[in-house]
Amino acid sequence: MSNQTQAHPAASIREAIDDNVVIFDTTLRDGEQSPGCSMTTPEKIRVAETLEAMRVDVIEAGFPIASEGDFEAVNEISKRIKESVVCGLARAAAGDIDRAAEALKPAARRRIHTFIGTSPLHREFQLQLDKEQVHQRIIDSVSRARRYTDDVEWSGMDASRTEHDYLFRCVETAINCGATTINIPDTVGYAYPEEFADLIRAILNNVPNIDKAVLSVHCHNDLGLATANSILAVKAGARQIECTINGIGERAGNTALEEVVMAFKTRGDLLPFKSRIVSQDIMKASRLVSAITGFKVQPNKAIVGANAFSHESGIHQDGVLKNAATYEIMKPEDVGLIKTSLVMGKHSGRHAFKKKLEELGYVLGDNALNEAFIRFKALADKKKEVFDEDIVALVDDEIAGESQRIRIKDLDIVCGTKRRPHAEIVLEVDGQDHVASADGDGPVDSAFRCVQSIVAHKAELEVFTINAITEGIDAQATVTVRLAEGGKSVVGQAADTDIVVASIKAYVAALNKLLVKRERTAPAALSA
Ligand SMILES: CC(=O)SCCNC(=O)CCNC(=O)[C@H](O)C(C)(C)COP(=O)(O)OP(=O)(O)OC[C@H]1O[C@@H](n2cnc3c(N)ncnc32)[C@H](O)[C@@H]1OP(=O)(O)O
Ligand SMILES: CC(C)C(=O)C(=O)O
Repeated sequence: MSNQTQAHPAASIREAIDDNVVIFDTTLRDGEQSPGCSMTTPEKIRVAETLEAMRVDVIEAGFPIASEGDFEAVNEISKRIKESVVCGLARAAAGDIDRAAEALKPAARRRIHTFIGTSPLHREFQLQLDKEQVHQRIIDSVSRARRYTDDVEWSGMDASRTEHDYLFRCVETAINCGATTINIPDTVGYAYPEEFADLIRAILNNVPNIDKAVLSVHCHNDLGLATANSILAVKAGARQIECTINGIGERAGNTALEEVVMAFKTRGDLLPFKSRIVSQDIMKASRLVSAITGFKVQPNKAIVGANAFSHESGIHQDGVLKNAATYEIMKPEDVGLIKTSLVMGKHSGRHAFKKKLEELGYVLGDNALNEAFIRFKALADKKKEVFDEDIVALVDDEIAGESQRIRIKDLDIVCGTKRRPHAEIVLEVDGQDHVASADGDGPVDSAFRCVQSIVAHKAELEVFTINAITEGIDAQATVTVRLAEGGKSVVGQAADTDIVVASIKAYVAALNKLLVKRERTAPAALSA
């Protein structure tokens, strides 16, 4: 067994620690334990590189004994990560520790994290070992891990439900055997913030050699208290938080990295603690982890949810436009968002509507604004969310007025599983009827081809979306079509219970607006 010693990061962290909190990210280990969250090695490498760039202190890259894939991931991450400590998990078992050491060998800074259940439930039912036997396993495992690295973390699994005297003894032993980080997990998310803080204080007051280690916490979110427990633990003297991006992890998940980092940043008045995390990278990391795991972030999730910096209510939007601090405690830029998003809906007011129009390039006079606002409210009553396209269409309608040079007179579409979709259309263009027929890849495509053969144009179809205004199989569908030609774009919208009919109507509506725009810039005859 080789004895790989290295400059000990925990020691330097401890010296410089004061009010600095070590951020230990376990997205790739505990996070991956969320059912359905498994990641491949290349995906784990991408996450690890993102964590390193955001200056995570310790990256728990996996549990090398668990599988060949986990071993490979820890090993590959160890080869690539230079700035963060790379950590591998191991049970209190020689094979686990040796495997973790092997996987971590290439790491510039490596940590072995070994753990064992200390609570009566875990001792008696899972491990079927008594107190003395568990204690002996701590001696064996921490001593073995120290043969490979100076940076050893020991965790008492289910520490929050362990008899205090026994936990103090286990912690003291782990430190005597060379553990430099002592982690106190609330494995089942049972702890209550004040109680958990008391436990941390009790450890600091009752373990004689505790000054030789960094005290860490690892909280689960079963009662939604993981962040609160972690923060109160830090107030009580812990200086490492174990956490994950988006709070993913076993069952209800772990403490969310973004929550503790932003809590320290936002409430420095009460929480004078710092992390090294580049908070501007938070959204990037959140989106990456969500995309890789397929775990969507709930819209109202603190810090990284889609609504965390969005405002829909008129009064809030008005306040934010006048001074963002009225309804925002953090700056969106601080978590890597470009700006606050104004979500337009039925609760929005005139100020926000005007601002949105300006963002979309429209400056309307008071009357036009009022009229557009009334129509916007009517639409918002029918739709859950009014998108930018809806607003563009609404204002363009106003601009295009009654101009309808193209009208649909008849539409006949045949489609099914046995034949290629076919459409026949009669369009009235400037008072004259034109007939066209065409096959297409689908009913909408065949009808669009008919229209284009009558109204020749080179406009590009930039957007084609279908939304349901009402629910059920008789739902009214709104189709939005955006066409772009020579730097100008127009949006046509139409609603119908038949999606194909709504699509053709929207397409023709967009073409009518395009003709108005063409005439305004260079009056020309319609090529039909
Ligand atoms: C709280 C936590 O998050 S702990 C980490 C949980 N993560 C995981 O379990 C994911 C990876 N796990 C695995 O791939 C597998 O469970 C392995 C490879 C670790 C073990 O697989 P197996 O050998 O098939 O055992 P299995 O998972 O069925 O049972 C766990 C065994 O480990 C023992 N064990 C559990 N924790 C520890 C520990 N910290 N130290 C020593 N032994 C332990 C159990 O008592 C049980 O032993 P037994 O077989 O003698 O009854
Ligand atoms: C291995 C330990 C730290 C753990 O994940 C837990 O107890 O939840």
